[in-house]
Amino acid sequence: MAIRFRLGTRGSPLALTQAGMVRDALCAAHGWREDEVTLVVIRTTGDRVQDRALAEIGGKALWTKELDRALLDREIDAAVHSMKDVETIRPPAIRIAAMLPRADVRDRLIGAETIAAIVAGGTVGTSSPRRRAQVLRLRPDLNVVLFRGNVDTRLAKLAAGEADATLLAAAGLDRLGREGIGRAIPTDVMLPAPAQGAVGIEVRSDDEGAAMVVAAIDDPATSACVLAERAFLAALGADCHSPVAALAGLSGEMLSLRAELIAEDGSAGVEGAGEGTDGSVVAAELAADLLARAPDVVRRLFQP
Ligand SMILES: NCc1[nH]cc(CCC(=O)O)c1CC(=O)O
Repeated sequence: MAIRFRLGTRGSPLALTQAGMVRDALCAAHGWREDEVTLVVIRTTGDRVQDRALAEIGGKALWTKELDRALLDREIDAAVHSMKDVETIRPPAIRIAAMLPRADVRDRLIGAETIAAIVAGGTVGTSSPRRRAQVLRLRPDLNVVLFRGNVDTRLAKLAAGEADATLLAAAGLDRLGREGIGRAIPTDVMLPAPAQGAVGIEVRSDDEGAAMVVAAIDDPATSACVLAERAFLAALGADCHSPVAALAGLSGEMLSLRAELIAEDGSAGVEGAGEGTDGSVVAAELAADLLARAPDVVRRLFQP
């Protein structure tokens, strides 16, 4: 039996599930047997450090640095990522070559029916600056406490009473077989993180063969939307630790983008929307529009 393709992945249950989805899609597209694609598990800084807010660890690329190295050292042919966790600016030697069809983009609330229904003065556990800012914007009376770890760890913390409620991406819960958990929050109440719900595959920029292999499983609409959301982050000089929400949609040729910037304490925010046929132009224009209208406490978070 020959190995045709080596896929690098993190070792969390969600990462392994997503890498398995990519393997299945590759096998279906190319008529390969399952054992012809091998999953290579790579431990990242983000997996090792569980006790601090990720923003505090310092340095970037918490989820990608070790996978990038394995890719550049030719230990793997492609790396599978939750696009939400991939740095805004990628090294020139690596490129995003495909994305699977996007899953449910929404966040789910666990522990209460709605954000409005969380007990007065209650506690919400999250490690996401965006979720923290959005929750405090809607409910300044709530306390937000740090919740880290994988999906199961966070659900265990909630069950242990460390918070009244928590927020998790529907995509992750669904992929882990937890479809029944929590209530989806409509995107007009809480806009998701840029790239939420999308699984991406990266290859070395000089590896045309690998790029062609994975291009066969690309969902062009997902790629167009997620690349526009990432262009919006780039135009702000922002990353996955920034209190930024953005969601693109595609209708024929027309790409629409909605976005929100929020002060980290939820005391202020600015939102807006734009549309056009070139996602990177839509993203740059919306970023400029929001920065121009943002209150000072919000604008100073960004250095475009
Ligand atoms: N930052 C962690 C992370 N990265 C991707 C997902 C879920 C899957 C996805 O959004 O594609 C999660 C967990 C969560 O936010 O609940």
